[in-house]
Amino acid sequence: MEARAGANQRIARISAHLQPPNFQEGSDVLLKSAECRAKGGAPGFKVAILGAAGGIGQPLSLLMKMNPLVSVLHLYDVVNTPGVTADVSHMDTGAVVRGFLGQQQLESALTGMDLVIIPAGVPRKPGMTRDDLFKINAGIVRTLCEGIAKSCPNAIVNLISNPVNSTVAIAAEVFKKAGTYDPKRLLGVTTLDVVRANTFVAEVLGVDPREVDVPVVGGHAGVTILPLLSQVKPRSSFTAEETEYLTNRIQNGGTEVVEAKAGTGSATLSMAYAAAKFAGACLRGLKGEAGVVECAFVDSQVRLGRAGAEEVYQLGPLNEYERIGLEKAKRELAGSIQKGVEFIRK
Ligand SMILES: NC(=O)c1ccc[n+]([C@@H]2O[C@H](COP(=O)([O-])OP(=O)(O)OC[C@H]3O[C@@H](n4cnc5c(N)ncnc54)[C@H](O)[C@@H]3O)[C@@H](O)[C@H]2O)c1
Ligand SMILES: O=C(O)C[C@H](O)C(=O)O
Repeated sequence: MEARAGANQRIARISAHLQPPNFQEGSDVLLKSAECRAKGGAPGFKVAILGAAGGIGQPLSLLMKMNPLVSVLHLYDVVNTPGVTADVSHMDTGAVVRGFLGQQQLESALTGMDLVIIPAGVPRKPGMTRDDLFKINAGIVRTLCEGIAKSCPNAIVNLISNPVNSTVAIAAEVFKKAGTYDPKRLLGVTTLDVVRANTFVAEVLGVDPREVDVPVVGGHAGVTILPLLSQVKPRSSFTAEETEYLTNRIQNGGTEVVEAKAGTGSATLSMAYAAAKFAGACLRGLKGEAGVVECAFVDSQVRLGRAGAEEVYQLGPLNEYERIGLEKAKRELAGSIQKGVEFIRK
C-alpha cells in the first residue's frame, strides 16, 4: 500500500467469487469434543479471532458463534482462551469452537482459515490518540500477520487493531514481504464509524437507525473519518449546524466512549457488533451472495476481480464541506500509512 493509494475511496464490494469453504482439520486443539464434532460439522466457513479473550474479542466470539455461516470458530489469544472457549462452546449453535493459547499455537489456530478477524492489541485511555497505540500494536499486528502469511495466506483479513490507519499498511507490508499480498483480502474495519453515523443521523432525523444508511469513507481516526452526509439514504438534507454537529460527533465517537469508560478501555460492545456485522458481510460475499456492499479501509489499488473485494466504489458527488474534509483526511492518512510502511521496511 502506497501512501498515495490508501487515501481515496473506501467502499468495497465483497466478492461473490472467493474460495469456497474448506473443511480441512486443524491440529493441536484444546477441546477434544469439538474435534470430534468438527468431523461431522455443518458446512460453512472457518473463522479465527485473534485477541479473542479481550474486551472486543469475547463478545465478538459470542456473535460469530451465532453466525450460521460459521462452521468452525478458532479463538486465539496470549491469555485466557481456555475459559472463553469453554464458555462460548456451550452455546447451542452450529459452529464448533476451538481455543488456542500463546504464540506456539498460532499456526494451528490459523491453518485452514477462510476469515481471520484481528482485535488483538491495547486500547486507548483518556488523553491518548489512536496513534499513541502504534508502538505496542504495530509489533502485535506484524507477528499475527506473519502467522497468517505462513498458515492461511488466502484468508480474508479483517483488521480492527488501532491505529487502523497504520496497522493496515503494516499488514500489507508483511504480506508483500512474504509474497502473499492481495489487496482484495485485506480490509481495515471501519464499520463502527458507519454504525455510529447511522445512529446519530437517525437521532437527528427522528427515525429508526435501521432505516438509515450513511456512507463513511477515509480512515479510522479524527478527521480521516469522513461521513458523506450528502449521500445519506433515505435522501435527507441537513442544516450547516446539523452537518457540523454530526461530522464532529461521528469523528469523535471513539473518544466519547474512551472518556465515558474513564480509563477502563475503549468501545468493545458496539465494536463487537460492528465487527460481527462486517465479518458477516464478508462471509455472505464468500458464499456468493450478490450485492454485498460495506465501507472499509482498503488499498485503493483494488480493481474488479474474481477473488476478493471485487470493486472499489467511487466516492460519488461530494459537496464543498465534504471536499474540504476529504483533503484534510488524505493529508493525515498519507502520514499514517507511511508510518506503517516504514515500520516494516526499516
Ligand atoms: N477498528 C475499530 O473501530 C476499533 C474499535 C474499538 C477498538 N479498536 C482497537 O481494538 C484493539 C483491542 O481493543 P480491546 O478493547 O478488545 O482491548 P483489550 O485489551 O480488552 O483486548 C485485547 C486482547 O488482545 C490480546 N493480545 C495482546 N497481544 C496479543 C498477541 N500478540 N496475540 C494475540 N492476542 C493478543 C490481549 O491478551 C487481549 O485479550 C485496540 O487496539 C483498540 O484500539 C478498534
Ligand atoms: O476510539 C478508540 O480508541 C477505539 C475505536 O477506534 C473507536 O472508534 O471506538
